[in-house]
Amino acid sequence: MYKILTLNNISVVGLERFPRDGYEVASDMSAPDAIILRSYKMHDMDIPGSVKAIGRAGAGTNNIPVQRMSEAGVPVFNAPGANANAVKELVVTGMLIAARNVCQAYDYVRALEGSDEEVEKQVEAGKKKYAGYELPGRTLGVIGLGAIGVKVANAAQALGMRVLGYDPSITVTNAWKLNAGVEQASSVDDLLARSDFITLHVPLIDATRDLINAERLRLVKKTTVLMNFARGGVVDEAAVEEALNAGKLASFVTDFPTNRLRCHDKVIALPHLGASTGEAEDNCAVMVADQVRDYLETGNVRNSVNFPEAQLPLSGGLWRLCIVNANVPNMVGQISGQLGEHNINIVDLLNKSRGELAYTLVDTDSQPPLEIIENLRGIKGVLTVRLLEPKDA
Ligand SMILES: NC(=O)c1ccc[n+]([C@@H]2O[C@H](COP(=O)([O-])OP(=O)(O)OC[C@H]3O[C@@H](n4cnc5c(N)ncnc54)[C@H](O)[C@@H]3O)[C@@H](O)[C@H]2O)c1
Ligand SMILES: O=C(O)CC[C@@H](O)C(=O)O
Repeated sequence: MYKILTLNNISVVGLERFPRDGYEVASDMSAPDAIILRSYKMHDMDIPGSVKAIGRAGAGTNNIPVQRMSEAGVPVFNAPGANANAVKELVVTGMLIAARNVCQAYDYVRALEGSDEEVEKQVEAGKKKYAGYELPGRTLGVIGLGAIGVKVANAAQALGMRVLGYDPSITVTNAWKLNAGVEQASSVDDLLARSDFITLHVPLIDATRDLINAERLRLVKKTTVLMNFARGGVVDEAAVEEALNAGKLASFVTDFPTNRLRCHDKVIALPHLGASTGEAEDNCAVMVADQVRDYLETGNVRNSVNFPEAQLPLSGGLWRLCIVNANVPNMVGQISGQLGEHNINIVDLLNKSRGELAYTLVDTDSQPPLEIIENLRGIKGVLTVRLLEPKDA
């Protein structure tokens, strides 16, 4: 029986991927085998040694101590692209409500008083204050052309906008998905200077912290709308406040409200709603549950942010060793040496690496005795060893 601890509300559709006869799923339990979460901040959490995998039902993993998990030999999975459409739709919403002054107009109407006739008069008299502009012909700058950025860029183009993109590490797959008309900006600064709307779709990592800062905000046009649906830390909010107050930036749409800006007249702040659609929540939960289950039951790795992809079909009747080790010479030699010494035949073997970490799957046609497991654990550089029993044994 595997135990899955949930740290946030996870879509039932996803949790149902864990069959009841093999899994216990709860929001409070001891010694879990895996943890599934959304935005719960795990950095200060005492993570039990029993945890073999962590699944983020979403894209960003900055709330998870990924480096610490790598050092402990624990894969962290996420759900790339599973909520991208939801975020795209909210970004388009953000552009439209900013361009048409929807929030200010909404507040105006709700504050009106008097009879219907008086309200109508105030409506017609007041509306000129909220006149906006249309999107075709305007330029959208997209920083980060991953799962979300590509969808946003293509959607904006379909709305008649000119689109600039910047992503020095764009993948070939994402480059293929991008509409032909999307132009490549030569730098962040180039993109900022030419855009009417700027939207950020990068992960929060050291290189992107305060990506939009005072210096960069000096480059933008005073009519520009800045949108942040990535993470709060990607934007220096003090600098944004200064630019808004000085009339150097038209408005700021953010999914990450803070006390500094959430009530500012030129700010539209939403409660981290980007991925909050039933569809996205289901997609993320299903994707990550399947990946965690696959890892627990077969050792295979799909969509991990710290482990290499590793997929070796598991045939019936075989034992499988799943070994997480340092990416250094002679690891496979030492592993197969141990098995050879005990006359255990290797039927199949896969060794993959990513950065400082390597992962080895070894299938055998007889059961490796406990002594081998202990010896493997004793090899310098080996982080974890799991033995999976044959399913039909
Ligand atoms: N508001 C929300 O609810 C919500 C929902 C989903 C994702 N997010 C955030 O959006 C981020 C992006 O999500 P995604 O699914 O598109 O991820 P992704 O991994 O598919 O794409 C991220 C892209 O950013 C690029 N990038 C990294 N550093 C860059 C830099 N310095 N300059 C330009 N590009 C850079 C990468 O090359 C990659 O193509 C997530 O990490 C998460 O923080 C927010
Ligand atoms: O789980 C959520 O609601 C937010 C997820 C989002 O921030 C992500 O990074 O995928």
